[in-house]
Amino acid sequence: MALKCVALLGWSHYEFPGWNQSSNPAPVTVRWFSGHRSISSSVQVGKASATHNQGRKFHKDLTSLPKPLTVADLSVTPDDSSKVRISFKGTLGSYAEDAALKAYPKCKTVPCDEFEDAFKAVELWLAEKAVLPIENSSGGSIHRNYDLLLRHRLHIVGEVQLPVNFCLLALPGVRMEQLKRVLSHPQALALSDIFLSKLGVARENVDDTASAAQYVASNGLRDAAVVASIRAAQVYGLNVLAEKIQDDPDNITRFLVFARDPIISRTDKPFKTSIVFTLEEGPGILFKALAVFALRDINLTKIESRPQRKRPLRVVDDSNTGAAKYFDYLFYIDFEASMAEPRAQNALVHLQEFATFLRVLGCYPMDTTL
Ligand SMILES: O=C(O)C(=O)C[C@]1(C(=O)O)C=C[C@@H](O)C=C1
Repeated sequence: MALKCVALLGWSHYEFPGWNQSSNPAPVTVRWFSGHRSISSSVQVGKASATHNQGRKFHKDLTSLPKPLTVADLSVTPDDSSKVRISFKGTLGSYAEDAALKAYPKCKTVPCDEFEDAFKAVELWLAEKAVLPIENSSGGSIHRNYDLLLRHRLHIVGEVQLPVNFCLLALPGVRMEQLKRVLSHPQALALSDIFLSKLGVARENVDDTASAAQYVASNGLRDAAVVASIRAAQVYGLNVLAEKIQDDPDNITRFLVFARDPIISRTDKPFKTSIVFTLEEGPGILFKALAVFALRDINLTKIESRPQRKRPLRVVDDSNTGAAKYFDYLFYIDFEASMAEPRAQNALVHLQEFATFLRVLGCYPMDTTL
């Protein structure tokens, strides 16, 4: 219970002590930020100082003085994205790297072998953020990343919706009729099924789309093509034989951005919150848990359940029918509200009445661009 409260309190509203003006102001320390230097000085604000300054001319243009920091200054803006290192699973030219560049156009990308390594890179301060795919509009959820979310104590600080256009790439001069096989990430091959079936060549799975492009280019394979992005074609010097070969022309992958610290929830733009919880067994318990959002007009955008690995089966004694076995689940929910809003805070306090475990995974701005 104590742990539950701490988790929720961490997301209650933020206040900045000392920012309210009172009628009888006490001396305050003003800290002026000037580049990397900060100048501290104690000044008396109010009537007394005004009298003291009467008839005195200021030598400085007061409008040029630095302004106090506001909440808006404290969140990451595109301007400081050049300093940000972003880890992702894959090779240069993969879609995950495209997602990182969409969120932080000037960032330094850090390729990793596995999803787990991308998380660890942030935990070990080798990167500031990690970008990982969580679901695809045609292929569904990427369950591995739902499971990894809980094993690491990183926070979700953003989402990226990336339109994924698959292309058929081959070495310069290679024609479609010469192809005997096509290499790519299993999801890219599966989502381009109609085109590849017509092509009628063997399919080979590779870790990510860009490493398939690298493999074909570095080995000079003239009987093979890859399914990858236009950027992968540029990086590895391949030709684009066909564009937009995916079955669904509006194929989108949603990526999540993870960081060591949460960001400050705001209400001046659309925010989403992601949570995970477990429930007691009982009739209509999931219905009751979901009702805490419906009652407050909070829209749910995603619900996912995953087996609870440490306790996958629950045995219930029932004198009439003998021992029954139930699966235990973790429920992941994304809802459209910021944790700075009382209705979201109240919904989670209400949810705690049914939940045996509850964690806020992150509260972050919604990606409304495509
Ligand atoms: O292989 C890549 O390029 C990736 O970024 C990985 C990945 C995925 O894991 O689903 C991302 C988007 C595409 O749908 C295909 C593959």
